[in-house]
Amino acid sequence: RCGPASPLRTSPTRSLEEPRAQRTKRLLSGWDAPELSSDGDAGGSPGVQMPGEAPVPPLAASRRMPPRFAAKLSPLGDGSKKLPQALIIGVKKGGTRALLEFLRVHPDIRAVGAEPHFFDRNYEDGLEWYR
Ligand SMILES: Nc1ncnc2c1ncn2[C@@H]1O[C@H](COP(=O)(O)OS(=O)(=O)O)[C@@H](OP(=O)(O)O)[C@H]1O
Repeated sequence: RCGPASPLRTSPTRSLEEPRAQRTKRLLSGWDAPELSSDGDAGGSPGVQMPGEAPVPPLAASRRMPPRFAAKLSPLGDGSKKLPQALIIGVKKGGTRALLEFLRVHPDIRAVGAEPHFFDRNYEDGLEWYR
């Protein structure tokens, strides 16, 4: 169920030392939500840049985003074309939504809001669709 995951943007040392609320605030600071056009494509927004890191290219320059993901932009750099770092796979009524919600509480985890259905509905469109 996890969508295009973002790279973790915390240094291991800093993550361990920082209080959770402070770390969340730092991760979210400076994020400007991209403006979306009517077809769900993000355009013209500046990329996200954390201190000491290379700038993330604007979304429009990096890809055309499937509409279902367009409103689920992460403050941690969805402009990158990273594939997910984890997938939740399960049968219907297996409790996968509960697992996703538990994981989503963690400030370093970003996940898509809707089930991407890549493997059963969109597989033919390839990894470019997934990203
Ligand atoms: N920890 C735990 N223990 C027991 N049952 C649990 C647990 N977590 C989730 N649930 C129940 O799992 C049902 C939802 O599963 P899914 O999220 O996989 O549903 S779905 O198929 O994606 O719609 C849903 O069941 P129903 O309420 O009968 O629909 C949840 O109540």
